Amino acid sequence: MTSTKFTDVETPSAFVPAPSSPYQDDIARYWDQEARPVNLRLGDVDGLYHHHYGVGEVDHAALGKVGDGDYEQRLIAELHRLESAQTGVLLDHLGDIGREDTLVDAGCGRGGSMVMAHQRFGCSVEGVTLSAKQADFVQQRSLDLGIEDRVRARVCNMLATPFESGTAAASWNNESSMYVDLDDLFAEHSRVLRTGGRYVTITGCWNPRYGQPSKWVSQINAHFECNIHSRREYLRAMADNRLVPTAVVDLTADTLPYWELRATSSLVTGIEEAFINSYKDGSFQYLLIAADRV
Ligand SMILES: C[S@@+](CC[C@H](N)C(=O)[O-])C[C@H]1O[C@@H](n2cnc3c(N)ncnc32)[C@H](O)[C@@H]1O
Ligand SMILES: CC(C)=CCC/C(C)=C/COP(=O)(O)OP(=O)(O)O
Ligand SMILES: [Mg+2]
Repeated sequence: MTSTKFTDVETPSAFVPAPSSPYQDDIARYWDQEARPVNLRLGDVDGLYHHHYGVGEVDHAALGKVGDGDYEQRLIAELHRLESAQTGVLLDHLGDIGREDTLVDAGCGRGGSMVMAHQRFGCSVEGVTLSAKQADFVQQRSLDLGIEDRVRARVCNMLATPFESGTAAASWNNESSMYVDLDDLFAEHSRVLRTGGRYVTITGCWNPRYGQPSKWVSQINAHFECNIHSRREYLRAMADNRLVPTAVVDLTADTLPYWELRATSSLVTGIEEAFINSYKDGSFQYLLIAADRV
């Protein structure tokens, strides 16, 4: 498939930034400056740009052997396939979505999940991100695909969105809930979702069975300037905000092949060891939680 390469695109912001805290200013700056090859080169494979990790078994037949011609390109394609498969799992949990529905992506990044949701359901998708660079990127990508009236992103705090109450059929956080207070976050999803609507998150969370955040979890927090919550905090904050879990899926074993493959690539960022060790020692879990707005 041919697609525009967005690695170097610069377009003016289409949206007015929302008021923010000093922490949110830092996070906006972080994502405005982010240009890691592990994200851009994977996105360049088919034009779906993700800022999340992968799930599923490695396809060793497609990958071939180290040293075979084009091995590095096939490795990139395989990591990207696993990241898109992760979005596929999230979309599987959104329930019945129709063309007339509107979905909300809270912390939408460069919009890969939004485009996939639109392609699967034909619905509209509204994304919010703190980063003007990311919102522009989504806008440009939507224009390129001719879906700019259906897939849109704006610079906005996910804790205070402009969406009308009770209007969204579904909403999600794909690896973006570790930047906010969970009570505030779920109060906002609960406001925006219609009764009977579905909320889904895929997230890394620390495991209360381990006791406290491990050194690996602390390392991940420092690396991304985020604040990983515990599994217990997620379930408690959902219960307090009219979000009743329909599924809690432990994806930890499913994400390890992605990390072990990524650790062998030339695109490593240095955080691979922390993810692999914390998933293996049980201190950290990769979870999907789906909930009904009641
Ligand atoms: C790790 S990226 C995930 C991007 C996307 N969900 C994906 O799967 O590709 C985290 C995203 O959360 C966004 N974010 C963090 N805090 C936010 C907030 N308070 N309001 C809106 N977006 C926020 C960042 O701007 C960034 O786009
Ligand atoms: C599961 C957890 C704790 C996620 C933290 C949030 C985060 C930064 C996700 C991946 O972003 P990315 O795709 O930009 O990261 P990388 O550059 O490492 O691929
Ligand atoms: Mg990435």
